[in-house]
Amino acid sequence: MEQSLLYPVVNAVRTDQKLDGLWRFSFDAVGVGPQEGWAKHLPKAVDMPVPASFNDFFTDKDAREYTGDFWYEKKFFVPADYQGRFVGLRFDAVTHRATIYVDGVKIRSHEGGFLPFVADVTDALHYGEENTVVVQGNNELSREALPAGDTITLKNGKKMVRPFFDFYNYSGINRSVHLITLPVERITDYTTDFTLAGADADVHYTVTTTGDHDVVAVLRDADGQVVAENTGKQGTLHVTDAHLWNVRAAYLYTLTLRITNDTTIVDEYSAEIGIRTIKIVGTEIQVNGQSVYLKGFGRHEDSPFAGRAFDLNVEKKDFSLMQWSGANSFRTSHYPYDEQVYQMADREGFLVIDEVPAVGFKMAAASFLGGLNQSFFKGPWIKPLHAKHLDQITDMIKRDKNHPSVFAWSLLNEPDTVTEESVPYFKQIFAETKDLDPQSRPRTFSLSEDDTIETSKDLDFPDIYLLNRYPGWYHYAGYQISDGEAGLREEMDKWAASGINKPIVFTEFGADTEAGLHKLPSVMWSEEYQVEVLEMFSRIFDSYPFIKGEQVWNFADFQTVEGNMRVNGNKKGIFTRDRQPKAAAFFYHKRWTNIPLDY
Ligand SMILES: CCCN1C[C@@H](O)[C@H](O)[C@@H](C(=O)O)C1
Repeated sequence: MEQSLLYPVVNAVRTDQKLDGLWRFSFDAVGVGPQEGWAKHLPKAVDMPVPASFNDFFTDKDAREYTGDFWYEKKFFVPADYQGRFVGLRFDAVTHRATIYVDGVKIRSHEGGFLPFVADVTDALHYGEENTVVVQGNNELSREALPAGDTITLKNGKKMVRPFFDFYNYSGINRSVHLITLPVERITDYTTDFTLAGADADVHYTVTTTGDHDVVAVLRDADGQVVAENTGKQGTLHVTDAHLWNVRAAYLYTLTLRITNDTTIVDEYSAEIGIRTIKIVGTEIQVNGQSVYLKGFGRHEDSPFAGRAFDLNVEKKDFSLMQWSGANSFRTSHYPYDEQVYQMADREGFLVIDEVPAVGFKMAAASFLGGLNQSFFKGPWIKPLHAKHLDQITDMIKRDKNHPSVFAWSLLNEPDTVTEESVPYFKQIFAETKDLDPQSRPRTFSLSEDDTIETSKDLDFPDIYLLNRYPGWYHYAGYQISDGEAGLREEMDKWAASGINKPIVFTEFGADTEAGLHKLPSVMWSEEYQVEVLEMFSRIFDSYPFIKGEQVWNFADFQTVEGNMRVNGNKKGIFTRDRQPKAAAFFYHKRWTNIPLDY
């Protein structure tokens, strides 16, 4: 668990210099790096952009599919006047694990390819000189790490991953690297929670610091006017006539936290916050006491050239297309996204289901790739896996807890929930994560087709049911789609008869579609057929009042492993990988722009 995951800011007492750009890069297939001194300097290397996945820059398959250790190196100058401050290297994400060295000195390691970590380099740097940072990365998969999979060794000695998940194992320094300096006595975390009272609101806050000086909290409105302030490391800021943050009607205040020593500012941290409440009331998802219906997408951080890297240009385009489609939400399938995504969602008033990469916790997925057929939760890998799973949930909530856009935490995607062995695992993880979120937002996980109201042993745990269903594609497809609709209606009738009093959100449904393929009458893979499948789901969503959301799979075509069920990736996108609309995009533009928020 990280001490501080505050997003870097620049002000009178904090600095943030991005080290993005070209780094030196080398594979280490035989693992000689450590003993050959690569921690100090890479003997031979190629230029590699950061942030970026390294995979798609290569033209030879050994390099693109490379599995094992890889090394990055960057020289950076450290001004003399940084001495006496906390100096850190913040990696927004290195996939899947990393060890950090400065001038040959090992600083720390980190496990988890989709969450940030800070290497404290304060005592390792040479101030007033050029320094060298080296990153030893590794992208192997295993059943005791997130996301789950296997790493095999081919007869030619080369390693290869076998993911238990359907997205390409893009690897590298996928997000920005920051050289940050902070005051020694500093703010390391803060929490916010809200209560509404008529037109007014109370902002309950706590602040964690490294010292004993008190904290002043100041809240400003969007015009920069102070609306409330309070002294104390915890307290309440009362806002008269509060302007609430609402779905697709965002309003952001700025919370400024300041440590003062008489007249001097010791540390200061400001962030945008949205005053809103999230509650599950029966089968309703309520924002500020109003029921909302989710319209949107399962997504991936995925684009040509840089793979899984965060690209602000792609993100801006994606939000523009989501707004055009009439969407109001998305799930960060199947891993926490770059912090800037949540900042954009805060500003655009989107609701986000924030998901950890607990994907592939189902041997069926492995068998889909030729794995074993046993209960995933019975394996010897469960104990080490649980520790990493809890660590990554903890850091995801610590990092994202103050975003108004985040309304639910997805703790797993499609785990095995039909075996008795799954129950103790779920019981433990839900108990351990119960109090991590000061706002007590809903915790959930997605249920696959195998995990129904009749077969799942773990239905007591989630606060919302997320259903992934594929009639019309993986079964009852083509001309048989009418049986698929009948079958799903039967399942929904059983949910209705069960008396289960929680909302259902469909977080996956769809059909692979080759853009530009047209057929009358339709056939599978044609744009016309994708629309027919989505029309079928829409009829069902419109038939059951406890269905409170539809997030189609997927926003855009995305890269996966190669296989006889993938045509250069997954083609269930409503948009192509280069973000051009298929017929389904116009279907949703029409459907969602005519569905009211409280549908
Ligand atoms: C196996 C069903 C789960 N779902 C997971 C998602 O990551 C995949 O991309 C999607 C699909 O097969 O399109 C299926």
